[in-house]
Amino acid sequence: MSAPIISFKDFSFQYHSQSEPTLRHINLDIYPGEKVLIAGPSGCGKSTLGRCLNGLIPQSFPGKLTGSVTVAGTEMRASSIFDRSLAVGTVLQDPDSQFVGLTVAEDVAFSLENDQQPQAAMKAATAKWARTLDLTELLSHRPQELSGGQKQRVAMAGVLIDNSKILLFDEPLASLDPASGKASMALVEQLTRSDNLTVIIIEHRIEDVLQQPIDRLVVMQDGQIVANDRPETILRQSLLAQLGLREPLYLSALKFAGVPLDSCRHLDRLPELTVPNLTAQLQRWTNGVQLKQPVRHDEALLTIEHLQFGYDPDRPIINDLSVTLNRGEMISLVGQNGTGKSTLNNLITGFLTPQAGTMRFNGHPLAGQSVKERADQIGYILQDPNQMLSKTMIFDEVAAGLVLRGVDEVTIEQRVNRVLKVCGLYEFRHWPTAALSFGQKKRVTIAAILVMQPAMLILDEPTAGQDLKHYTEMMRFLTQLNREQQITIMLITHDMHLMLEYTDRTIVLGNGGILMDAAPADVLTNATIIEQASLAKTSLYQLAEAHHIDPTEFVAKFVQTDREARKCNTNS
Ligand SMILES: Nc1ncnc2c1ncn2[C@@H]1O[C@H](COP(=O)(O)OP(=O)(O)OP(=O)(O)O)[C@@H](O)[C@H]1O
Ligand SMILES: Nc1ncnc2c1ncn2[C@@H]1O[C@H](COP(=O)(O)OP(=O)(O)OP(=O)(O)O)[C@@H](O)[C@H]1O
Repeated sequence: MSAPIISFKDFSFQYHSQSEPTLRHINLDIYPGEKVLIAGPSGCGKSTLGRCLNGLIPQSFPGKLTGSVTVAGTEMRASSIFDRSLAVGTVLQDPDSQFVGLTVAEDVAFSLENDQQPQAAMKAATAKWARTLDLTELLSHRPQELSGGQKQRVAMAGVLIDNSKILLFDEPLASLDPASGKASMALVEQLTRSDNLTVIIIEHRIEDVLQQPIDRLVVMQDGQIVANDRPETILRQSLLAQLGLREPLYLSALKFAGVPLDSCRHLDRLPELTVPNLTAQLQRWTNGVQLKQPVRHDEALLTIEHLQFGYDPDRPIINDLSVTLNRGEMISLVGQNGTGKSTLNNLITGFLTPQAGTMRFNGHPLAGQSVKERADQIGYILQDPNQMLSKTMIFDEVAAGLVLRGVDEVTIEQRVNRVLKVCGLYEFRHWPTAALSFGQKKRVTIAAILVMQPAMLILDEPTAGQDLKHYTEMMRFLTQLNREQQITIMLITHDMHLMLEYTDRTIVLGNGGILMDAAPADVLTNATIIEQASLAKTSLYQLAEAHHIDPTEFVAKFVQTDREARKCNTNS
C-alpha cells in the first residue's frame, strides 16, 4: 500500500477560547484515491478536523495543538494557509462566506486569476465547470441574486476548477435539492476515480452520501474517533443508531420487517443488497400493517389566487399560482433549487410585492398590510438563526416584538415567560443568546415569533446541519405546536426524510406554479414529478420496487410505523 496522503498522529487540538480540547488523540491515515465519510453528532469536532486539513487551524482559528498532521508529505505547522488551501480544495456549508467575485463567472475563475493564468485558459476552464454544474445561464449574475442551492453549486465550481488532489466537503448537501445533491455526489465519485482524487466528506445525511460508493466511514464522538471501518461493517453493528445518528431509511425498514442484519450482504449498497427471502419478509411485514385514516383539515387559513411575480416582470418566477393552506396543517414546500420557494414566502410575508393576484389570510386581504402587520399572524423563520437574532439577552430577544408594539411590561413578562416554557428555554432566560448552540438559538428565534401568537409558521430548512438528536427535538417541538395550538406549519425543505416523516401534505413548486399537491408518500412515488421537481426517490421506494411491493403503500406504512415507534420512545 502507498504512503498515506493525510496522516494524523496522536493529534489533539484546543481552541484558545475553550477550556477543554475539541480534538483528542486523533490517529487517522487516509490514502491517495480514498473516499472517506466523516460522521458524528453535532459538536463532536468534524468541522474542526476539516479545518486542520485546509490550514484554517491554526492560522485563522488559533489554539493549542499537540501531535502531528501531515498532508501530502508536509507537516501542517510548516505550511502556509495559502499552500494548504491549494493542496486541499474546500467546499463549506455556508457558501456566502466563500464569495469574492462580483459575478458568478469571476467567482468561479477567482483562483485561476489569482494564479495569473492566461485569459483564454481561464475562460475555457470556467465554461467547462459551469457546464458540468449547470451554471452557464447564471455566469453573468451577481452571487447575491442566487438561490441557496445555486450558491452552493458556484462554490463547488470555484473549488473544482483548481484541480486540487484533495477535496474536503463540509455538509455539501444542506442546501441542494435532492437531484442536484445526487448529481454532485455522482460527479465527486467520477472525479475521485478518474483523477485519483482523495475526498473527505463531512455530512449528516449519510443515506444520501452512501448512494455512491464510500471506501471508509469514520465516526467521531466527543473529539475522538470511535469507529473507522468499511461502511458495511459499521452499519451492521448499528453503531450509527447507538450514537443517535440517522441510519439509511432502508436499514430501518429491514429492522421493522425483522430481518437479521447478519444475514445481509452489501448492507451499505442498496442496489447490491442481498438477503435470503427478503421479498417474502418485506411482503409479510407490509401485509401486517393497517393504514390509519389521516386527520382532515378543511378550514381555509391562507388563500392565494393567481399570484404573479418576477424580479424582472417579463420573466415571472411565480406565474398564476393558486393554493389554499388550511388551519392546523403540517405542510412541506419542495422543489428544485432556484424555483421560487423563498420568493413565494417573501410575497406572503410582504418583503416582496406581487405584480398580480390576491392573498387572503384568515379571511382578510394581505395586500395593504405591512410586513409588521403580517408578522403578527405569519412567522417566517430563516435557516440561519444568527441572521435573525438582534438582542444580546434571550429574554429581550423574545420580548422584542411585544416591546415594539407598545405592550405593557407586566403582560410582556407573562407572555414571554409562557413562551419560553413552551420552547424549553425558561431556565436560560437570563443567558446571552451567544452562549447557546445552533439548535437552541433556532428555538429562540421561534420563541420570538410565537410570542406574537401567529396562526402560521413558515420555516426554511428547520433541521439543516443538525444531527438526529437535535433534528428530532426540533421536529417534536414543531409537531407539538402544530397539534396542541393548531398552528399551521409550512416547512421549506430539500430533505425527503423530513417531508415524509413529519408532514401530511406536500406542495411541489415548479415552472412558476404548483406541480403537485398531495400526501408526501404519493409525491415521492410519482416518477414524473420526481424528475420535474428535482426530487429523489428515497431508498424505501427503491427497496419496495425491487421486491415487487407497491411503493406508495410501503412508504406510507413505513412512515406510520416510524412515527409510532418515535412516539413510544418519547413516552417512555
Ligand atoms: N471558532 C471556535 N472557537 C472556539 N470553539 C469552537 C470554535 N469552533 C468550534 N468550536 C468548538 O468545537 C466544538 C466542535 O465543533 P465543530 O464545529 O468541529 O463540530 P461538528 O462536529 O462539525 O458539529 P456540527 O455537526 O454541529 O457542525 C464545538 O462544541 C465548539 O464548542
Ligand atoms: N434579489 C434577486 N434578484 C434577482 N433574481 C433573484 C433574486 N433573488 C432570487 N432571484 C432568482 O429567483 C429565482 C428563485 O429564487 P428563490 O431563492 O426563490 O429559489 P428557491 O426555490 O428558494 O431556491 P433554493 O432551493 O436554492 O433555496 C432564482 O433563479 C434566483 O436566481
